[in-house]
Amino acid sequence: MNEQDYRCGFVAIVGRPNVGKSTLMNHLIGQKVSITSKKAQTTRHRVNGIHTEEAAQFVFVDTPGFQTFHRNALNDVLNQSVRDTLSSVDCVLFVLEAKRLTGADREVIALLPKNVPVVLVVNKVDRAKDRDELAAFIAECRAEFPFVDVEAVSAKHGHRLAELLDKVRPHLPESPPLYPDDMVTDKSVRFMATEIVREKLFRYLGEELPYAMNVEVELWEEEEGLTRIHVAVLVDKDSQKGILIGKGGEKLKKISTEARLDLEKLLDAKVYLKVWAKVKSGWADDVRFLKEFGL
Ligand SMILES: Nc1nc2c(ncn2[C@@H]2O[C@H](COP(=O)(O)OP(=O)(O)OP(=O)(O)O)[C@@H](O)[C@H]2O)c(=O)[nH]1
Repeated sequence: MNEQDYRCGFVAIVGRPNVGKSTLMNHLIGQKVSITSKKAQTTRHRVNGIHTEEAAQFVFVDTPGFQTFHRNALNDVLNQSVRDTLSSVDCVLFVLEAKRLTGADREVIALLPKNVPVVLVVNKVDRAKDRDELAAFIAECRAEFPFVDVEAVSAKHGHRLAELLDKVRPHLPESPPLYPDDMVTDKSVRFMATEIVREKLFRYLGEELPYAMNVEVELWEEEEGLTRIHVAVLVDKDSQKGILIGKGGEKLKKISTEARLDLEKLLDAKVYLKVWAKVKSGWADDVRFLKEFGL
């Protein structure tokens, strides 16, 4: 292939919380780099996922959902991050749930850039089998914004994702690949470790609590055949610490066991993992503190 014909560019995935953006990216690149959960707003960091083909490289930028509730300093940072991402990419994928166009979706539509091609991705079509209804829904969405194209997919089942890539490819600029062809993310394993622990927090704690927590690697030591990792979970209050630990330490034990198993798979090594709770009062409203974490 002629090197001049190669395409490579940045693609942002946006949408309100819980529409399936992380699931979509994980499937597009064939590996878990972004955490998913049934609860909204689990994606706090921008994660680049890379999909490389013979003639093109797609660099996906997974943005946090546009948050309309839980107003605090953290969410202001998240919302600004959505705007910044959209102004700096070659193509935007706007993700919606089939047959659900909500006020929160419209708030994200209002943020879509006018100078970057936006492809409408109607996700979760496995839940919307009626073709006529789906076509009517797509027409309703297209009336809201001048999308350059549309694809109806199921991110969870990997349905029509190749067709989606076909629609994005022409919008990538001609450029040599930016990353080696076997690289799927530019995030470090340390970062991936914190994402894995966060995913377990969302799985085992109530609806609200994990939003008030952050996760930090305090120790990472590689010995022969064993990686020793200490992770602190920062919480706002003593009461939250109690909930995290659970009766007789049961909950924290479950979280750390599951996280350890995932980490062993990721690192392909035996892992000793210690997860502990640390109280940092009012951290979610302290922007200076957030900046220390690179947020
Ligand atoms: N039925 C069905 N469920 C899906 C599909 N794609 C994603 N989901 C589910 O939708 C939920 C939310 O998915 P995520 O990928 O975490 O959503 P997100 O948009 O990244 O969420 P935030 O990080 O909160 O912005 C999860 O329970 C997924 O399993 C799909 O194609 N069909």
